[in-house]
Amino acid sequence: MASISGIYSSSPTLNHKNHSNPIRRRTPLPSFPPHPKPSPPRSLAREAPAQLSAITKRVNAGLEKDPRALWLRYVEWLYQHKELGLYLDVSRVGFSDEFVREMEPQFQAALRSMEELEKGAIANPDERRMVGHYWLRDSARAPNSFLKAQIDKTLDAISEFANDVVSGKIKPPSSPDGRFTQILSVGIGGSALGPQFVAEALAPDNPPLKIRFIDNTDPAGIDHQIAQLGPELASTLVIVISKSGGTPETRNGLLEVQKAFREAGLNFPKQGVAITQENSLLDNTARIEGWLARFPMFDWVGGRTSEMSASIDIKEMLAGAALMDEANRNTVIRNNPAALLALCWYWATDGVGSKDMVILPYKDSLLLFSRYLQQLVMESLGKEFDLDGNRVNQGISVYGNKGSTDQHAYIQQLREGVHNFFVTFIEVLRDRPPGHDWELEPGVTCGDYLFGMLQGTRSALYGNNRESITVTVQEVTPRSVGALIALYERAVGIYASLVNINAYHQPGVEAGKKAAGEVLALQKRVLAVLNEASCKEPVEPLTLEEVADRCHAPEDIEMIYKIIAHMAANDRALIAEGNCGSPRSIKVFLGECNLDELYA
Ligand SMILES: O=P(O)(O)OC[C@H]1O[C@H](O)[C@H](O)[C@@H](O)[C@@H]1O
Repeated sequence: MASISGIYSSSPTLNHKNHSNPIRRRTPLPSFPPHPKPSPPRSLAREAPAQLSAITKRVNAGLEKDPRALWLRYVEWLYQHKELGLYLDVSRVGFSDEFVREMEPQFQAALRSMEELEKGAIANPDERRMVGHYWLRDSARAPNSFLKAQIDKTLDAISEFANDVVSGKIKPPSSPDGRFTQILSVGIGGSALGPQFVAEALAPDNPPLKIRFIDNTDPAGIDHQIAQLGPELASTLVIVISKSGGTPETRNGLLEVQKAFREAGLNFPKQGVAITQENSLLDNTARIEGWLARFPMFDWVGGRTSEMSASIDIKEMLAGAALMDEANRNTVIRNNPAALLALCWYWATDGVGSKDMVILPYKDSLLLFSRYLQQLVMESLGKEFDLDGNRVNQGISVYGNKGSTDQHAYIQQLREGVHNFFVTFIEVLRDRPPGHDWELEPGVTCGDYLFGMLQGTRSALYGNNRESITVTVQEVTPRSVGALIALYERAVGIYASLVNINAYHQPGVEAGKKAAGEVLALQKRVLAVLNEASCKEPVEPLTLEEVADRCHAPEDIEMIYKIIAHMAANDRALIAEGNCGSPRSIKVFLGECNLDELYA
């Protein structure tokens, strides 16, 4: 108890005793933030004098620390969406009215580009693609009737399929009780994070089908998921999700699952569902093999904004997202929650990502929201070049788990340590379903503690000049989760326009994928060289230098060493003599010679 009351009283900003005359104390404000900001980068100074002056003024701006003035600021800026029961509080972010005025033209331009995007403009110029995730929740906004029909048809088909699976109309072929009991979702990135977040947030305590995920190419992780299913593999619906239909991690997951089906004597196609673009590799495989169902993903929906393409209770989520989208079309910044968020991000990070975004949901079921936002924000905003080709190295880092758990982990640093972040609290007003609450001490419930922790942390951080935003929802429901996703999707879009980058492609991810492909190609060459030497009489063990020379890749010797060490650790018919800690001592050959391959 002592520590709880400590938190309540730790905020100088809310403790009237600290201020002799709170109402009149309007000017002698400590500057907020207290340290001078680093100068904006040169390109910004050169290209946007208005922004520069806003940032300079911001350095000198003080935020009201007087509790009454703070309350007025809270009331003045509080955004409420009545129908969604959603609130956005930006009062603990220190932007000045002048900053908002100076940003106004940029915001109007950003809102106009969002309008164009919704009308079907090529908003992803590098990939020459439209960006249509907003149409998924309001198909009437799709730019033509063909796209509208595609969206409506898919939504109906998914709903019907989900109902038939849950009701038992669609059955697994060899399950004893005749119903699907588990879902195994195979996918990565945007094809995993959204479903994971939504499942964690919305699944009831005893769902008709339990869901588990394979979202990596880690064989031990895949084995673990399959082992946990045990005999229930026979009643598992396997949903393979990949927009491109060619992502190697997802393909590997599928191949591993298919192997497990074969070993259990089960017929995979009767339990397999593919969610992918029409005519992708995955789609074609599913069609040829006659999988149970196939649902389309659309070219104009990016992976990280595809959460609304397939999900249980999708209609309510879509309704929440559609309401939020509507609010986000408002051209008055303070009445547009996504614009308000983007404004806070711009202010807090100087429009150059100088601070990290810490997401703290005070609700266990929202644990994965920060992980979901990590992809949405960092993959969208983390760009080397702006739309005019200038090198800008943009982005905002995102991390966070959940409150109050994080109170016992890293909040110490947030309050007192390096000041390189701003916080977003996600508050859920309803603690428990009605009728289940009880007071664990007089007048106080378990949920009151959680509430106290959130408010206390917000005040304690603010008391030390750490800015925060608070998003409040009444309950975690499909509707509010849909609204939260839509709020952040749009804020990312607006922010991207403000800083003039393409939020809808991910060229940086491709570099790593290409490099991974090159490593695997090199491994094949290494194996061919070793096979040739191992087919000699007597067998010719090779040093790493010799392997590298014969692969015509002397510059890749370090990678060859790593490939050999990895294969040796995994009992791969490869014999390495010497000590892995002294790479020069290693001599390597294969335990068996493959003549077919040698003469292929
Ligand atoms: O859905 P897929 O095509 O399999 O893509 C899965 C993921 O692949 C890449 O890593 C992209 O950067 C992500 O944006 C995408 O979500």
